Parts: sequence; structure tokens; C-alpha cells
Amino acid sequence: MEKERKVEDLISDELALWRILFEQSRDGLVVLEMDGSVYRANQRYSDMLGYSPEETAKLHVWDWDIQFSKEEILELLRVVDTSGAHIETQQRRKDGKIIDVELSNNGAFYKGKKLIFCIVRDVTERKRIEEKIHRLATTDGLTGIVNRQEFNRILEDELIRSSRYGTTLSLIMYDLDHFKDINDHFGHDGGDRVLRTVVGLVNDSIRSSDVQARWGGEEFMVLLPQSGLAAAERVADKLCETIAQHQFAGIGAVTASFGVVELKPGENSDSLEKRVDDALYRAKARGRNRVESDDGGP
Ligand SMILES: Nc1nc2c(ncn2[C@@H]2O[C@H](COP(=O)(O)OP(=O)(O)OP(=O)(O)O)[C@@H](O)[C@H]2O)c(=O)[nH]1
Repeated sequence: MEKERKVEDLISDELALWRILFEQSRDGLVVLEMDGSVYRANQRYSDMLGYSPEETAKLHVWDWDIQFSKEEILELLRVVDTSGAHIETQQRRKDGKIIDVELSNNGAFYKGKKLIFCIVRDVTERKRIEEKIHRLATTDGLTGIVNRQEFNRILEDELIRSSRYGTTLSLIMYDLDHFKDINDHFGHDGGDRVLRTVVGLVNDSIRSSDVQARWGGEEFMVLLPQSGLAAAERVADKLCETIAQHQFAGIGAVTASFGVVELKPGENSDSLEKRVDDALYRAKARGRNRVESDDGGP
């Protein structure tokens, strides 16, 4: 009798321990049936989804998961085994809000049937911060376009693509004319307004596959994937004209000078950037408000 009592105490202690672990976990814990219904969920999981525990108990995975179809979810449940699976997905809360989650799933046999044990971590806030850091690291704060570092990364990717598929690309570099005078006459804020407006005018004139970047100060690059020199010259001519014809509020007319080059076979980014810079320098030397190109010849 005494021995039986001890065993019962031990079992009830053990149960209490697991209950604490289940209910007080900072992660959502949900146990699923193979048909996608909820076998058990802890309070934290219900809170994450914004349902009451009673409501959560009546849900199926496809009521909250927005990344996978019902068929895909049933297949995922089928293939999860004891070695586990980690996935990132998104879930819809009762109030419609979408949250990012990391899932750690394990299949195990319990009372003669397979159940899926899931640990669910809400990573929405972490993702938001990561995206903000990425945005700050890759874009120019004044104009919102990509910065020099990110542009160089994109250019390297495009050079690889060009050599792999045998396609060409062109580069336009432009620089506002006598920008120092604009700052001197209209203040730094006036200059900043001009920079933002010019970037907007250029963005409105190029394709969504083209990439405009702030190279530094009042210098900008435009990358035109899969475009040859003739097409890039036409774009630069149009941009030159568009800027020159625009009336900048409270400032008047502003012009820019342009350099244009097309990639030579086997050329690297340093050489391409040097050639476009030289072409821009020629446009400045030959009177500004004009386009000069380098056809890649000797
Ligand atoms: N408002 C503003 N001015 C900037 C910014 N970055 C650089 N500048 C200014 O841009 C001006 C560039 O002057 P310069 O390099 O002499 O060139 P420029 O006056 O445009 O003359 P050219 O290029 O030869 O036509 C400097 O006065 C810089 O202070 C910026 O973010 N905002």
C-alpha cells in the first residue's frame, strides 16, 4: 500500500512537471492530429493566435497557416517523422493580423497513433527589425533609392547573369550641373529637395527592372539590364531632357550631365564604372546638360 502510494506520488509529480513545462512555455506548443486538427494546445499558442483555448481546440492547421494549402499541410504532416522538421511560415490570427513564425515539428506515436508535436515561436518583431536594418544598410536616407554599396552588389549579380546567359547591360551615370550654386542660392534644404525631385523624375522614366542608385553627393547611377548602348543612350537623352524641362518649385531650371556605357565582353565592374565616369567627365567638359557615351572601342 505504502509502495503504491509512492508510485502514485511520483507519477503525479512527473505530470505536474510536464504540465508546468507545457503551460508556462514562452513558445506556443500545439499537438496535431494527422487530419490537421488540434489535439492539444497550450495557453501561449491560443494567445499567439488570439483565440480562446476552446476556440483553438476546434481549429485545423489551415485555419491559421497562410503559406501552405490544405493538401500541402496534410502532406507535411504525413512526412514529419521523429527526426523533426524546421520551417518558417506565416499564420493568420483571429483578428486577421499576420504573424511570422518559426516551427519545429516532430512526429511521434502516442496511444497507438501518430501525433505531430509543434513548437511555435513568434518571430514577427525580429523579422521587422531585420528588415529595418536591411533597409537602412541598403538604401539612401535622403532619396530612398539604393545606396552605392547595394548598387555594387546588384551590379555584380547582373554581371554574373550577363556572362552566364550571354546578355548585355548598360550603365548611365549622371551628375547635377553646378549643384554647388543651387545649395549656395537656395540652401541645403533647397538642394535636398532638388535631389529628391530629380530621383523621382528619373524613377518615373525608367523601367521597373532598371536600378537607380545614389552614388554619392549629387551623382547617380542607373543600371539597365539587358539593354545595349543605343537603347541606353535613348534613355539618357530622355532623362537629360526631362530634368532640363522640369520647373523645380521655388528654384527654376536645373540640368544634369550624363555618361553612358555598354558592358564589354568579360569586363569587370571597376572597368565599367571607370568608363562611365570618364564619359560623364567628358559631358561636363563639353558644356554640361548633355549625354556622352563610350562605345567600348579602343
Ligand atoms: N543639398 C545637398 N547638397 C549636397 C549633398 N551631397 C553633396 N552636396 C553638394 O553638392 C555640391 C557638389 O559640388 P561640385 O562637386 O563642385 O559640383 P557642381 O557644383 O555640381 O559642379 P559640376 O558637377 O562641375 O557641374 C557640393 O556643394 C556638395 O556640398 C546632399 O546630400 N544635399
